[in-house]
Amino acid sequence: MELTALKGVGPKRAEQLERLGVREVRDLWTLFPRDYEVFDDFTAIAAIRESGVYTLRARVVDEPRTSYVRRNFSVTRFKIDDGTGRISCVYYNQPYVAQAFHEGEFHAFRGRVAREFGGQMQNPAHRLYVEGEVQRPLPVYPRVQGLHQKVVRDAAAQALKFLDVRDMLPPEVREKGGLMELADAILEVHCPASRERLAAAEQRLMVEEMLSFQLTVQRRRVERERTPGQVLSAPPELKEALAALPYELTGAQKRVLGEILDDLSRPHPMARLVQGDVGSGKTVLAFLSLLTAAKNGVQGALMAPTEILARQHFAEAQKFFRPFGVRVGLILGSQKEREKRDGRERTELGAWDVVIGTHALIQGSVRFRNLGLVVTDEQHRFGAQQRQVLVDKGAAPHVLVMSATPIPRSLSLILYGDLDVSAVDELPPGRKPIETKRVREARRRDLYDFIYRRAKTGGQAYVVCPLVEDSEDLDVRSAESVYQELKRAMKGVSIAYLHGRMKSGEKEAVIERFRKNEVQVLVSTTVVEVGVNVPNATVMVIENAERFGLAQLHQLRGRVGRGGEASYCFLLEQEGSARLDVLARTQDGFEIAREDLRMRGPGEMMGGRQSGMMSFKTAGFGLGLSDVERARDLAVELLRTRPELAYAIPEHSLFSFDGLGSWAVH
Ligand SMILES: Nc1ncnc2c1ncn2[C@@H]1O[C@H](COP(=O)(O)OP(=O)(O)OP(=O)(O)O)[C@@H](O)[C@H]1O
Repeated sequence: MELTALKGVGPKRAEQLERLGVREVRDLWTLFPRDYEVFDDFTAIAAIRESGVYTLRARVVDEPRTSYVRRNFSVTRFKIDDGTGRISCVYYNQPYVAQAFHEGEFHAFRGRVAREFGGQMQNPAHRLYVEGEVQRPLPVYPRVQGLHQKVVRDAAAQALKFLDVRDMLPPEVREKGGLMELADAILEVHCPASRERLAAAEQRLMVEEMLSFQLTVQRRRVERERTPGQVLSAPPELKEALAALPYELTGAQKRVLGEILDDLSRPHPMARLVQGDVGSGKTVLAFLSLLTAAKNGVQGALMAPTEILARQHFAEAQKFFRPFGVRVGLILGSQKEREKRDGRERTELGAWDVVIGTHALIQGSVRFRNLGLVVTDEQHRFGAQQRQVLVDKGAAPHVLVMSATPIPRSLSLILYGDLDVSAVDELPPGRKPIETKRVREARRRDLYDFIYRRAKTGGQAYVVCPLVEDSEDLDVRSAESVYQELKRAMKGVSIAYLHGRMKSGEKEAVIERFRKNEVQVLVSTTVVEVGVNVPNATVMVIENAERFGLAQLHQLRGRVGRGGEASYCFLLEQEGSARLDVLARTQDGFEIAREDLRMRGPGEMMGGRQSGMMSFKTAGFGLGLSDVERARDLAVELLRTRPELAYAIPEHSLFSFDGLGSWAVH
């Protein structure tokens, strides 16, 4: 049903709602409130001593009056009294609120009271108060510019009248687990009767979403295990390649390589996720796998998330594969048309055995002669769909996913249920620990001196900032302004500036100069995060470190400590943030991830934007790991007893994970 079928929703509002992911009426059922205005816990006006947010129950004692201070600035004001005291209520730039209040009416108000203006309540949320009636919490939906809460609330309320969902849980399972009916749960989250009912509804919806996800994931696994694949056996060249490496593989690398080779030798496609800590040496595992594919006569593809990284892999791959007569090619979006055409031809004819590239590889025009192994080097799971496109270019190829973001095993079992997971949880020997320090703003000068002295003696440093340009957010230092400041502060040191909006070729040129040590200090936004490998760089400075997630900080820090020299990481803080101590304490990415999970709960890690991972709509409910695990267990159990459910998902499910794609069956 189309959104415009709802009262009060025209084409413009439909478009605004679409920005919240709402395309049709049923999508409103799962547009969950991000908060609730709760009108209980009333405070007596006379008891307000300090500024803060309060809920009041009071009578309006005069008619609201609106005055225009400037053309675009109005103030609407009236007084309220609750029998213990009297204060003013003011609304800025909302002249229409005047119609909502009349002298003598009782209302509930919730908002900030500021002592400094003689105690007035500013822009409070409000509701007519009727004695004896339970005050239900009002939902607050995610915001979109220009779209009033009231419009979203009305639209959601109307949409709920058409609510029609089938409960996937059989009644006996639901009862055993003490879970609410699905339809009730949806009504309840949009309009909760009480906190207890809300909590139960959230629990039920999360179970439902996890269930849909797990059923999709498990179905994929079952399909894959039925799909015939190409048997690739370890070639003799593998031994030679290992012997030619300037180092010996770590125990963890050997174990994971064994797991990969074992998968490749089976008659079903591999689907393995290799999680490795920063610098744990995943690239060589990818190369060894690609060598195995090439020597079995099938092509391999390696897809990297950025051009910088694709080029870096390509340069290393050329050296690695040359002795074995394996031909390596590169396909990038920024290449000249002729070069690209040439690359596509070679790929299609099989003149290249290993093709490295970015998402340019997944374009329709890129065809392989016989793609047998797909390796994707991705930050997070966001690449699932793109990965699938590449997989579909082969006949059930083997798939290896490399991730540099360790996530705790408990969570990876849940999120990557369709992949087998290997962990490269050991660093090559001889790596020196990176000395990590939190630094307050007052010590900035000392820090600059430190970098300056290092740069003068051949050292190199990264300075990473959260934003490109100055913004309204005065507490955040932009890369642009830090760059200007460093240039002034460090005469005679070559400083360069790198940001995401630069063209690919420009970025590459800057990185290349940094690689060659023509540039000593590289100021950048987080574009350096993924996989840049410049072993001579030994200092990492992170501005506004409190703005980054722990996993991201760990990634950034991993850009140093890649050579034999002692390395340093300085976390500059505008606001002190104790969680940064974890980084100072340990360098083990898996431990940091566990700590992150403990501190933030799984919600944020599963919530999309923060993590870049796929996003769960119920992630915002902030439920604990045990809730997530319980939901997963329920799904596994259900699938065991009612396997047909896996195929019932797409039509009936409230949540859909179709984007995950499915394994091609040939
Ligand atoms: N077993 C080993 N012993 C010594 N050095 C190694 C070993 N394995 C890999 N290396 C080296 O360690 C460095 C980091 O390896 P690589 O770039 O593969 O890390 P990574 O796991 O991809 O990390 P990141 O995700 O941070 O990019 C490379 O210079 C590589 O040559």
